[in-house]
Amino acid sequence: MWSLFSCPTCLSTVVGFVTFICCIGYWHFTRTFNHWSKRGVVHEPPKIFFGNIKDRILLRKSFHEFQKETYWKFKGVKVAGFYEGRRPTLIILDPDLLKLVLVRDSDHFVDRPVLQFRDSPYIHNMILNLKGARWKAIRAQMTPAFSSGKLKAMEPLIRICAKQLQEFIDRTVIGVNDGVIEMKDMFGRFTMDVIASCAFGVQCDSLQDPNAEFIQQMSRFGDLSIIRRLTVFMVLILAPKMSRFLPISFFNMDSINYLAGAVKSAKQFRLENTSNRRNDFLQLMLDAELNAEENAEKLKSENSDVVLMTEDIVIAQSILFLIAGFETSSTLLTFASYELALNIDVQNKVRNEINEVLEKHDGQVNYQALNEMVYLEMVLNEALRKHPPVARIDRVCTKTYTVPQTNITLNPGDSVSVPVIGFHYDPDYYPEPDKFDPERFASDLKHERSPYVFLPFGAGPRNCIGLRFALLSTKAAMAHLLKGYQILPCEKTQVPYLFSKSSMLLKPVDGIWLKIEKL
Ligand code: HEM
Repeated sequence: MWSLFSCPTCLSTVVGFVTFICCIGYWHFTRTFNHWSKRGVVHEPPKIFFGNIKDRILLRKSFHEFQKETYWKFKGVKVAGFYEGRRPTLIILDPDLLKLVLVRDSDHFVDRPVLQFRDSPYIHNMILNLKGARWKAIRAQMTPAFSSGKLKAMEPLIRICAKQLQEFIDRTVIGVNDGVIEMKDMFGRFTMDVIASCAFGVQCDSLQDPNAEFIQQMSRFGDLSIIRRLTVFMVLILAPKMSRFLPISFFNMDSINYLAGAVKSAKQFRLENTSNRRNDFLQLMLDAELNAEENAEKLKSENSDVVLMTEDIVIAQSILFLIAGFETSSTLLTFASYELALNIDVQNKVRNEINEVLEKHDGQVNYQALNEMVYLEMVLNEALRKHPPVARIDRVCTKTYTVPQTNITLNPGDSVSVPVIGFHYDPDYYPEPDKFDPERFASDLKHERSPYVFLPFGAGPRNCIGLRFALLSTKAAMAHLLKGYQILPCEKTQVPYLFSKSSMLLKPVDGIWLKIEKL
């Protein structure tokens, strides 16, 4: 019987071929590994396939813990080099330099590094993922949706949801299970109702009906099978350029399609009922779609870039608002409640402020009253400092840039990253960083620090477009909650809590369980 070992020529050909492939593979996966040493940038030696992110790829550490550790590894230098797989990334650790990259020289860093799979036009068209002139044109058309006037007009819609939150607590929490509830689930329902109502007038009733399809779909949004998750990871690390040929996605496409269907029905309803005009985000987008040609002429005459608003673009932004606002805002509410339960003195102080302000406003939690709740905003900011839903922000260099005060030159395509959570826990900026102390955000203390060491919403022209909407809706929820209830720790409250290692966002493994008592 023939065997490879009985034919020395065949054997040496096979061995030679395998060796050749291994050498090519080794060269491919390590050829970028001298990137930082050549430029004299401080960095850790990378490992083949993993670069410097082995602990993340093997899910040994959560994303947040990993970013914090990365910051501490390089603390003391202004910039450091890092490898994600074989991709070099420059980490920025100096607030003054951050101001230059994110704000002053932001025209050199317009884009985010995004993997574009061959998945859905809705995902490609989200402003989160858009690049260059296209991003700028769409962002400019969306910005008016978040003006003070628009926010003021939305506040009554938020108030309805906040009242439903109170009813939900009375009906399903107080007197049931001794008042114990998982906060993320409850606030997820509130946030979903708020965004769906304010953004496109959809009543998704997730507080009224625990099994409402909307919330079920949203909770499945990030569900990916292990195989799919691994594939995405491998493509990211080994061959990111292949992504555009692969029909896979970071997201659950059933949920995306369901949400697209909901926006289309809302749009259809608006077109058929023109007398029922709502002053919300969807209307603004629809007006831009209907007046696309006219807007294009105007933009051309102003020498601005022209991107026509199409149905796909409108739907993409609507879905993005749900996704971007849902996890982040409900996480903020969850951790603000967690800290208030563990710091009863702070809880009492913020409740006193709420009661004092409401007395001046006939007990009404309205737009003006919320603006006057200064300490409540300090509490939310301190919760965002300790528990930032997004632990890191990223940019891609789009025009050659020499990093000031260094001889490092970044070329188009090079990545830059900011370990947000590292700044938030640096005792040089926040003494006793593990302590929950809203006074850090009192105006005098706040002004003693660089604004670039507090980045829960990012910074510069590519920062979070929903920042003011997020603060308004979370303040409304907190004001309604704290005026009528006390939040307390219970047996199921974990201190400290364990981070989920599989999520990129801040997620406690077993949720955040607290007890709510009526006052
Ligand atoms: C507590 C709540 C929130 C947090 C912590 C948060 C955080 C962030 C962060 C860190 C970024 C990236 C910023 C950067 O790269 O500099 C971002 C981008 C974004 N956020 Fe938020 N966000 C929140 C709520 C919202 C809400 C409620 C909406 C929409 C209604 C929203 C919509 C967006 C969008 C569209 C972007 C992409 C902006 C662009 O690329 O131009 N976010 N957010």
